[in-house]
Amino acid sequence: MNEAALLSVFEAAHQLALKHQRPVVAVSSRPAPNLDPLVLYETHRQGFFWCAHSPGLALFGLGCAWQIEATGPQRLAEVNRHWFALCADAVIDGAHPPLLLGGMRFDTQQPCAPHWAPFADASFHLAQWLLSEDRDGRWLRCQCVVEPGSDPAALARASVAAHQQLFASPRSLASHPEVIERTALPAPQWQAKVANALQAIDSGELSKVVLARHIEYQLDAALDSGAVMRRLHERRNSSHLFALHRAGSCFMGATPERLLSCREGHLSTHALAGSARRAPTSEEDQQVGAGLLADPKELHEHQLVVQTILQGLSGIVSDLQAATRPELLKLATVQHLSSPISARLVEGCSLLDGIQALHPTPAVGGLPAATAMAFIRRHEGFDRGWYAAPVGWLDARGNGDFLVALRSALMTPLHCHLFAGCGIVQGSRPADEYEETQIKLASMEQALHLAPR
Ligand SMILES: C=C(O[C@H]1C=CC=C(C(=O)O)[C@@H]1O)C(=O)O
Repeated sequence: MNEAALLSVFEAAHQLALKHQRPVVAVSSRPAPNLDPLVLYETHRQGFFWCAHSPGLALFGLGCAWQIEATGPQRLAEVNRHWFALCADAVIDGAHPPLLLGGMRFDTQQPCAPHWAPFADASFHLAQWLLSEDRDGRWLRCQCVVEPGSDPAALARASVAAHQQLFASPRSLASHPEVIERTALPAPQWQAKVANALQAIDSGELSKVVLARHIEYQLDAALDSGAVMRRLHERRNSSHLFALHRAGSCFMGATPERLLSCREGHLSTHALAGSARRAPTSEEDQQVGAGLLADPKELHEHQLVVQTILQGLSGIVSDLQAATRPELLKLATVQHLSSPISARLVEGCSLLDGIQALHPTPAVGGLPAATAMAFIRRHEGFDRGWYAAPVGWLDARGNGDFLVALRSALMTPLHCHLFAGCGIVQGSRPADEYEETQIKLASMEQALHLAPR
């Protein structure tokens, strides 16, 4: 990237910042055919990595040019306001608008566990350097926020210096970490929680609740998040990959669930609930899949999610359409029922309004939503943090994509936390639900290479 070209973009933004007396975003993009988002993430093990399909997009963001954090249940509305105010006078050199990356806590009312402390209620970054790869090729964006008191020349110099960092060689990490201790609620105790949920369902208090498990590994050295992501990428099947770093910790996952994506006002999502294992032979696997498609308990659990997504979106969209029957979504260790849903955003509404309307869907919370959230807070016994919450990106044109952060792990320097849950409805059996969490945990455990000593 050329310092003089950046300087002219930053100077134009500075003029606007002075005129309006507020910060202005500047972005400049160039083709970068020789850079690969996954290779850069493996090298740096920092920032933000993203690899989603349909539509296919990979991102790697390094450095933070601007941070938007917000707390409380209205955090998304605050992020939305802040972002679009920042982008109102954006100076865009090239075809690519500024793009914000981040995520949020599952539940702002749950007290925050110390290991989740670096992950705010909602936390989004404008990466200083952002590499994207999609059907239009690979593009590198330099993103910057210019304030009335900024020195555009100093900002251009700092951006060029940070650009050199992109090409730094990988830091070596200690060899493979050993597990010192694995802590998890024993199966009978977790199954007792499921039995408790079933009682609440029988009494009519709830019709569905998603209960999750938390497994904590204490390690003798840090995990290499780049190598873990490489392994997730090799076996990603129908999963979308993400990794976000905050203060020495990394939250990463390979999730099958998209919460909502928006392209030029067109929204797409799917209801995802109802699960079965993958079988070793294709014949047996087809039988398991056919059984899942015909299982009344799984179909009921799934249908509750379809109906709730349709209701949630109805106030902010037109042309709302859902598949009439679910299809199978096959992952490495598990297969799910999935029903595609599409709609158009109405004028004046944004993608984050859609996220606010949908989160938490009954695929991760339950029904009625508030009762299920209260049940989870009271009975689950750990802080979900960003697990099962939306993570994603949003650009200055209102396009964006958010996933539900399932099949995920939080890596702190000497600990690793894994999460997996399942929907409990009438007819659920505690032992089967436990088994389901085991197969959901398996892909992340395999990628982490965590084996007890
Ligand atoms: C809550 C999780 O999965 C959800 C998504 C798909 C299928 C689910 C199920 O069948 O129970 C869950 O609702 C998880 O993976 O931690």
